[in-house]
Amino acid sequence: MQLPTNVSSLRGMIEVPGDKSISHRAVMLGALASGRTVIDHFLPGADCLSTIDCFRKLGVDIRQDGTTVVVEGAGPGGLREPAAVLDVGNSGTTARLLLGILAGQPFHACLVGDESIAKRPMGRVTKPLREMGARIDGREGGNYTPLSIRGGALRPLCYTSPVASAQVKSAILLAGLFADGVTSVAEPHRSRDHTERMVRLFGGEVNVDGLTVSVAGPQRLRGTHIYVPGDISSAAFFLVAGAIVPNSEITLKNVGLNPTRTGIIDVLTQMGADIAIDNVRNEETEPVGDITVRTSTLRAVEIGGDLIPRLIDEIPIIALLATQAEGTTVIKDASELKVKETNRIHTVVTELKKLGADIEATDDGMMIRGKTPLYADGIVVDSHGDHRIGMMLAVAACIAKGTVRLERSEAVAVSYPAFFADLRSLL
Ligand SMILES: O=C(O)C1=C[C@@H](OP(=O)(O)O)[C@@H](O)[C@H](O)C1
Ligand SMILES: C=C(OP(=O)(O)O)C(=O)O
Repeated sequence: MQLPTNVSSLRGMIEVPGDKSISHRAVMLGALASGRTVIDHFLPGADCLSTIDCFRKLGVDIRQDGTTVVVEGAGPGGLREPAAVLDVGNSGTTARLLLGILAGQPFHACLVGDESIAKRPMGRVTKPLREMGARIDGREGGNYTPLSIRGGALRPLCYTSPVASAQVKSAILLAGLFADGVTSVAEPHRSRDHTERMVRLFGGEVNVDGLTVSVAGPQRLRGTHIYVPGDISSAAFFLVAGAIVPNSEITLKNVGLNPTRTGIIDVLTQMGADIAIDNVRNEETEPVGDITVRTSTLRAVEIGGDLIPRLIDEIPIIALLATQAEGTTVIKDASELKVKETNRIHTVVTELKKLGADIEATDDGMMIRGKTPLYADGIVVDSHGDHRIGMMLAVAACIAKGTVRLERSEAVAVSYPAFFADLRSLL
């Protein structure tokens, strides 16, 4: 796809699609609950559609019409042994959270995904789920897909996770809903807490004590109504576009502002960006607001420590932002980037270098020197099949002179099917 380049301004308003993490969880908890769950502003991206497909194969009646989803909850003991393989597509969240739920079911299931999923470590969830009593086999001792699992009769577990990962935490807590007794997960830094908030919304109980989260099982959940806030990880591409494209002003409506996700706003603020948040309110259990960003003069920052889990998926677009900030931006403590849809340290550095960025990979992150003009004379960039790399490159092209083509642009449909249409609406 030919990308817009040398853009003179981006102006207008966008309502970004529903949050991917929350959309997955709404379907999953809705499937486990007793009674009907209605989900509004659901993200109909490929990853969340994979979650719906897996739960339909587990016997759950789910109707999806655009951004509205109605789940007829299966209730306790209501999921059925699937006759077909469960295909999680490109979605790590589906794979890991689903394994947690399957660990609590007294039947057999097989789980596969695409080429990218086959490279992503599953041992981080299969190991603790085995400790709880699930029988799991798979490639390389159960560290990679394809996996097969037979669950049921779980023991509770007190688990200390070596990584700050909401997928690990959620998989264990979801399994804990089926175990007899208290299951807890401690993590080195706080990861996104959508599972905790949503279990409560479904009438369950979750305790949070510092960095330890626990659930007492077994628990019964009741179907509910959920409005999914706009995804701050999708908004991030336009927050950065608004800050780095000349003469720009972009307003993003109804964006989720859960503090475990707002690291991108902290970074933009520290860099000196012209950004304002209005109309903050609570939608059920998640805070939501409108964000306006204008073209800004930016300075470099250091990003690491407990900020990393709060912006982990935004690091590709933050790397682009840093190319337009005065000074050297250092991103550290971010080794987790190596096990995402692609090795995002490698793909970000390779692709931004093609456009003239002064960027280098480090062991656990990257270093970016700015401010550097980007050029794109007939250059071909590649998403590598990674949605966030594709969207970052489309924003990079906006400030590049020349022409640039994006290979594998269709990857954006994983989290933001209307991304290119929304970008063009601001031109
Ligand atoms: O729980 C979730 O919904 C997610 C958690 C994060 O992954 P990790 O748990 O692997 O950090 C994030 O990168 C992913 O996009 C979604
Ligand atoms: C890492 C991501 O998702 P997942 O782990 O669900 O594939 C992402 O959306 O950037």
